[in-house]
Amino acid sequence: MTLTDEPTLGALEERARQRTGAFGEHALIVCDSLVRIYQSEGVEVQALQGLDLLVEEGELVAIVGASGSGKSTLLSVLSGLDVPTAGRVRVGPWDLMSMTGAQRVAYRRSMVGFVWQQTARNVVPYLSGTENVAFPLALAGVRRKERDRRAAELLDVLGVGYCADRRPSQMSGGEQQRVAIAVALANSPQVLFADEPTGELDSATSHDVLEGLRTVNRELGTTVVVVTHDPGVSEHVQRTVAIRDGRTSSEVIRRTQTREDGSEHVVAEELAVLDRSGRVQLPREYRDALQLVGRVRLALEESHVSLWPDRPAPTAEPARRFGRHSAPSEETGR
Ligand SMILES: Nc1ncnc2c1ncn2[C@@H]1O[C@H](COP(=O)(O)OP(=O)(O)OP(=O)(O)O)[C@@H](O)[C@H]1O
Repeated sequence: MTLTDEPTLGALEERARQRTGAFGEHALIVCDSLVRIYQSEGVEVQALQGLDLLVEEGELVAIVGASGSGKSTLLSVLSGLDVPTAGRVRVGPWDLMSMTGAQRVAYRRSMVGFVWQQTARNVVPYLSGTENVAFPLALAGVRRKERDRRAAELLDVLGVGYCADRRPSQMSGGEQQRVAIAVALANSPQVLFADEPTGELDSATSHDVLEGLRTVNRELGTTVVVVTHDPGVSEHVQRTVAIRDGRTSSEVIRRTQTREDGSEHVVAEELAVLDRSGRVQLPREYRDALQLVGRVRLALEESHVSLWPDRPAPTAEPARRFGRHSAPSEETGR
């Protein structure tokens, strides 16, 4: 390459700007390097540490992670209740960083629906199933006949049509949560957020609620993001995103594959997430097994990248070694 082929600084800057603009351009939900810092009694807690997440329209995504990993913080941001400290967050046409108070109310009424862990927060105790679903429609000015039609339709989709005339106290926890999903969908939001919707339920009832979310996604086309501790969730969704230390760390993708004899089977594959800065979180068991602490060696091979402890390197000479640029063990970012 001659000197004249070198891109100018201006050209490099322009390229970087274009790349930023393109991130998640076609996604319905875009979280770009989200940071949320809480100040509590003079102590700083970084709940989100540069989190990247894209959700396409029509997806059903579960977000899992240990307690304190940042799941609820992320959901508060996406539901318009909280504003991140830095980064970019967009849901459909709504830029959640710069919305006014009035826009925030409109966003929460028209674009998104919510199901919370506590059933009492989702349904009104003295209203029947039908009345609960019809309530947000009445607030939106929908006429009685249409309200009842829509309530009956949604309760049927969720498999709880028989709860139409029952009050929440006459329903099981799982039935209440499925009615709650119907309530959240009354105003036809594009996205449904569910925060630990099975947190107070046993495993059999949890199954019904997660299947309810799946039915809504498949039959109504609603994009669903569910935050959960429930280990059984990945069986019900196509994509499970794990959050660790305020960042997306790995994803399990489930695909249906067809065998040679034409029969179908589901294959689940776990992938590490490489974020926009080139960071990958190494699972603790990998770090422990090879005692990866502090610095590691990286090498670019023909088809993959090798990583090993900052001790004498393996005998085979890799194609291109980065040992001189040792990276921190938590993140292989460069
Ligand atoms: N209002 C707040 N003030 C100070 N720190 C907070 C606040 N909210 C959350 N945090 C801290 O931010 C981090 C992430 O919390 P968050 O509630 O998002 O985690 P989580 O993954 O939802 O946990 P859990 O599964 O237990 O609900 C934690 O360390 C938590 O203590």
